[in-house]
Amino acid sequence: MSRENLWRAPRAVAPVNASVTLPGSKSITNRALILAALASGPSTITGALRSRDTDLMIQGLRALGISITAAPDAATGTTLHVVPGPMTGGSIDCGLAGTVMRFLPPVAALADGTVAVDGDEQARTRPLGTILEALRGLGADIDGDALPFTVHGHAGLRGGTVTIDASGSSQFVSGLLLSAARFDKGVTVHHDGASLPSMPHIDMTVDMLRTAGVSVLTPDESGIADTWKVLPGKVDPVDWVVEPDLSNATPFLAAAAVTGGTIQVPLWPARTTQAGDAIRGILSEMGAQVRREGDALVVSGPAALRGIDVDLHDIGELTPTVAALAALAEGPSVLRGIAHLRGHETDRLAALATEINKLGGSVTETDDGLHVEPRPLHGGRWHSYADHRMATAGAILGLAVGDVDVEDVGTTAKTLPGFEKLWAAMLDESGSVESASTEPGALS
Ligand SMILES: O=C(O)C1=C[C@@H](OP(=O)(O)O)[C@@H](O)[C@H](O)C1
Ligand SMILES: C=C(OP(=O)(O)O)C(=O)O
Repeated sequence: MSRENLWRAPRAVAPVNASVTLPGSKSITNRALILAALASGPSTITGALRSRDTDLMIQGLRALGISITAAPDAATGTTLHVVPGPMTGGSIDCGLAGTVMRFLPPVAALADGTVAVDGDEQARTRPLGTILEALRGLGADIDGDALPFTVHGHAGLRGGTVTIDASGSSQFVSGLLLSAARFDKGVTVHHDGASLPSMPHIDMTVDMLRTAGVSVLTPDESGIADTWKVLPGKVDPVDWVVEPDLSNATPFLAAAAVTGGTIQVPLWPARTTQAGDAIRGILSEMGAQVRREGDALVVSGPAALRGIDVDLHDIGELTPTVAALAALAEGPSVLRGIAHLRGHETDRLAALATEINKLGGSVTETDDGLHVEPRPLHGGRWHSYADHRMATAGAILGLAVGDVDVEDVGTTAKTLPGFEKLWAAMLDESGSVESASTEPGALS
């Protein structure tokens, strides 16, 4: 790894106090794009996230013939205008985006033509066969079980009932539900397997489908466990307004937690299905003060963080932030319920254990999580494994430890382009950065 690709994570020499405004949610933006593409008329998406994952979704839908134009919006960043139309064949690049590789194949099955789908080399090992097999069971014509694969779209799909094991990713369920109103028979998806992760993300799918006028029955409503039903029908056009990305807010809130400072995140929604909202409870349990002031969430860090025993099954994408916090806590932590993280951008359990231990930590992988013992940490090189949340976890550790060189910090562009600038702006506003710590590579 060249010296140029290392980013010296700034060390905080004083508590970090700042207000940080986050761009839009990846999960909401990519769901809104799918629903807008399948709608019966034009939609807008205000406050849309522009990042690698959302741009790949935009390009993928454009390749199928959907018109998507972006207009800068002074208040919210970007407004997307989506005009649906007849869909044809094309080529789709999923990059490393779970939402693209699991949400687009059902849309491709509705196109009239051949759709070739590929992604990053590293994406080829992410779980995918489950949704392709499910689509075949619903009438789709698909060659392949992993990236790259080909969908032979026939301008429609029968739909019906399908049983899948979605314990590897909630996105298998979300992907089927998002397109299902456009299947002839809609869909009934039954999950049969070990427990289903990331339930708030499925709730987000259901919520957004309902906003678009789609009829959905959840397990609670139908009385059938682990079963979701979408009725066939129209998808209404919607003027979507995207919430800030609360999972991307977590490293910034962690900056307050690990330095005894105060971070404020404006426009924190009062009600949300975003998994990132759960950071409030986690930070409180670790000893931080968490409160609302107007529309903002405000977190003030304690003198010392407590360890935590937490089941992250529903909120797995917060694990890298929570592991970094745990490594800096004064007591041991147990993070559980997250075996499925081995199929995320990288094997996050292995990556976190390896990288924290390289800095002097004591992290042990378990079958379904991590045990973290407190240890004094030192600087060193932090590998990102092309995982945006590994890079931001390195930034959190670097704040408290110093001399942490994050390799490929640009990988944060997956969901938060310009992360380093936002991080630096937070520290500039606070005046708590150590200027001598900005040159990378001293320990490399
Ligand atoms: O549907 C979504 O937007 C997501 C669902 C979750 O995936 P898994 O269920 O695969 O963990 C989450 O981790 C991912 O970041 C986004
Ligand atoms: C797991 C994640 O992403 P993806 O949507 O690629 O699954 C994540 O962002 O933490």
